[in-house]
Amino acid sequence: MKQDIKTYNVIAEEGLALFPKDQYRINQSDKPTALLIRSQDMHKTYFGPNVLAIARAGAGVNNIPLVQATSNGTVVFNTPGSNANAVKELIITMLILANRPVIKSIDWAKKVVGADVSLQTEEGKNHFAGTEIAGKTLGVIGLGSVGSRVAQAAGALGMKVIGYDPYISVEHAWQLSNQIPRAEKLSDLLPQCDYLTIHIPYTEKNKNLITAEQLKQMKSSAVLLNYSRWGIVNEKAVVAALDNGELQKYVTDFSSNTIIGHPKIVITPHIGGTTNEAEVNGAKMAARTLRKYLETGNIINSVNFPTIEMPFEAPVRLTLIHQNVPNMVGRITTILADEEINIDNMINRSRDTIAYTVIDTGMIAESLLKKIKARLLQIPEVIRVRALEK
Ligand SMILES: NC(=O)C1=CN([C@@H]2O[C@H](COP(=O)(O)OP(=O)(O)OC[C@H]3O[C@@H](n4cnc5c(N)ncnc54)[C@H](O)[C@@H]3O)[C@@H](O)[C@H]2O)C=CC1
Ligand SMILES: O=C(O)C(=O)COP(=O)(O)O
Repeated sequence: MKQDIKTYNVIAEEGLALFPKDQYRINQSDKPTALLIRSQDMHKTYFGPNVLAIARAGAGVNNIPLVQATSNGTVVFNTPGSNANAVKELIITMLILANRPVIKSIDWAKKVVGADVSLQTEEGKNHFAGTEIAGKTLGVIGLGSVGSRVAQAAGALGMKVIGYDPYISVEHAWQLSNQIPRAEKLSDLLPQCDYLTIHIPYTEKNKNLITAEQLKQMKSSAVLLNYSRWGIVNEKAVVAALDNGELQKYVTDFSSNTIIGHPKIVITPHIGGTTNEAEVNGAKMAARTLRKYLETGNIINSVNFPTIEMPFEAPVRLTLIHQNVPNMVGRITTILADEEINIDNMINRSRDTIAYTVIDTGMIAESLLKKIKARLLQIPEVIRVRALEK
């Protein structure tokens, strides 16, 4: 039977093309097996417990109710790094635009006409003097896929870069040049920055990370960039700091009625990851991750389930999502032993409250498989059982 994938937002065709037509149908059913989305607000979009997986083509997953998904047994994936270069390039652009009136000068140049156009432009250009980013200090909060790339690129352009990420992964730490010092505390970083850019996920903990208290520690000439998420920076505090001359400029990808029209605020319409390359990368990664999970039960790049990669070589694979409580493996294997099923291979991993068990076996007749699934589902802590045949 074909599996139904439902998409939300613009998903690149190159990604959708990775779902073979003889196995998958795209956007043809209201009861999909899996969803492929970008920024769709899943807090406000109904998805039932029958949805096996949600793949977010992109980084941020604050648009997905993760607690609900996890308790339903819905695996949520993202596509780490798929759009990081796109964000990096936009940040470099905005760092330059913040103190170089390029856009105003282009608008002005369009209006300069006449026989003496070159004379007029030469005379008028003095109104469009800017400052350079080389030699200035850039603080980077969050040294993950985006932040580490921004730090490297800004360093290559001659900026003095200081990073701050108490939770940096080993992989990203390796990618960072040892020329880039790291601040121990946010309060050590803030007073040093001419520019401060934020690249962290929106979580309860990161909400209002930058508010009046932090803004007061910054230079009044500093420029603050927020291409992470609305809510990480307290907008009311930013507007007050700008109005009181305590901050020079706020540049963000997230518009809101609190900031629209403010003369010291520059807003782009959430285009950090909006390049052809990033959209294709994200859609392809999401499609591959989804197919891997749906076809083999293996999990990579999940934000709510453990990673499991066990080669699918046996004729039958049982996958069980269950609560992370003692003696689950014992109870599961007792049922299999009771039905005289020999286990070829098995793996069990947990993440917070949830656990995932994958069991490979020899051939099992259809009727017995049905019976085993039903028995496994009778264990109260078991949320979902799938039987995959090779
Ligand atoms: N404007 C746009 O279109 C885009 C926005 N984003 C946003 O940027 C965020 C980061 O993206 P990636 O770099 O790809 O994610 P990532 O997961 O690779 O990196 C996030 C980094 O932030 C660090 N971190 C978390 N909390 C922190 C804190 N309080 N202080 C300092 N560091 C902290 C983590 O340790 C991690 O290294 C996403 O979660 C998303 O919200 C990402 C891509 C596009
Ligand atoms: O990847 C992210 O976190 C982004 O913010 C990009 O969002 P988008 O896929 O462009 O709606």
